Amino acid sequence: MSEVTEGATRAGFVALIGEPNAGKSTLLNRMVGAKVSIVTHKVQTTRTRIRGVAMAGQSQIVFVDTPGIFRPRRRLDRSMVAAAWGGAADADVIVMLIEAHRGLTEGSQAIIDTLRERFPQGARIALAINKIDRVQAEVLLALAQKCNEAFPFVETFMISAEKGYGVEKLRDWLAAEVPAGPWFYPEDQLADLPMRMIAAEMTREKLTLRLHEEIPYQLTVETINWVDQPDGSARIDQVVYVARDGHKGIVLGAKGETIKSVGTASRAEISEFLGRKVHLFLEVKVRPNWLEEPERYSEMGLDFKDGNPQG
Ligand SMILES: Nc1nc2c(ncn2[C@@H]2O[C@H](COP(=O)(O)OP(=O)(O)OP(=O)(O)O)[C@@H](O)[C@H]2O)c(=O)[nH]1
Repeated sequence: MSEVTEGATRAGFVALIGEPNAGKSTLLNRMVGAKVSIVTHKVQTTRTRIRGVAMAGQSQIVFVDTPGIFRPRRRLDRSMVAAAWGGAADADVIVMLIEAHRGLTEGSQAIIDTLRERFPQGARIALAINKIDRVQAEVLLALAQKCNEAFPFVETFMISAEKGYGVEKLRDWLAAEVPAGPWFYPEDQLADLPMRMIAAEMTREKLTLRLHEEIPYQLTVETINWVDQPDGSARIDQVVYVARDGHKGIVLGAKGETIKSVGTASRAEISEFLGRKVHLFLEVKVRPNWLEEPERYSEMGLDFKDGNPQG
């Protein structure tokens, strides 16, 4: 299947999709484990699109957010759906969850219809029938067959995210399925990753508040350095990336006042979150084509072409 020699690393993005309540968060938490889970209340209410990172052998599996894929009934819902599908379109592997006891519902069928539209060549999409603890085995087999008639899933897993049944098998499959390549996050940063991202998200939030959407979608913040000091404080260096030269001036503000007040507000919030003193250093850099760069995946936010999904 691959030309990779033993011991080579793999890394890729995985999107968990499914109706609300299908068990996506439960599954994510089980695969990622508390240590590198970044599912916090704070982050969930923002645009952060990375939900967590799981290590399995030599593979790094980065879970991207799909905040509830469902049929847009109201106009307001459309941006949420777009965001969800954006995550899915950029993923290397998609896992669709359905609930064993509910079967192939109208909602799941609608997701399958969209999958067929968006991924006509049947990309790497697997099916995970979740909550198998709630049904009899015969029901499961019939359901698996029905789903596979509806869509050519590359693989079908029977799992219970809550009890842990089948989860390891799914994770190992994902680990083998993500492309060969270097990890997106160095292993020694993995434990810190949630905090690095939360801190970056806090700064991005302050920027958004102060800039009043003057620079929509094209701004990311990355924590590039985090050093715990002997006195218990933390030194945090962040870079604010903007897409155009003209944006740099806006972010800096007259005499650097905007970035200064952003830094002050963000430092206070990070410090409160951590419960210790923080020294925050912000730098603004122009990176014209970051939206198109593959390396953008390693950034916070994971925006897709002005927020529109591709695929
Ligand atoms: N019996 C059973 N319940 C489960 C299982 N997995 C998840 N649940 C329950 O299903 C409910 C929904 O799970 P979530 O993980 O929040 O579902 P979700 O897909 O993330 O939901 P949204 O965030 O609304 O999209 C919770 O009450 C879970 O405890 C399972 O394997 N078996």
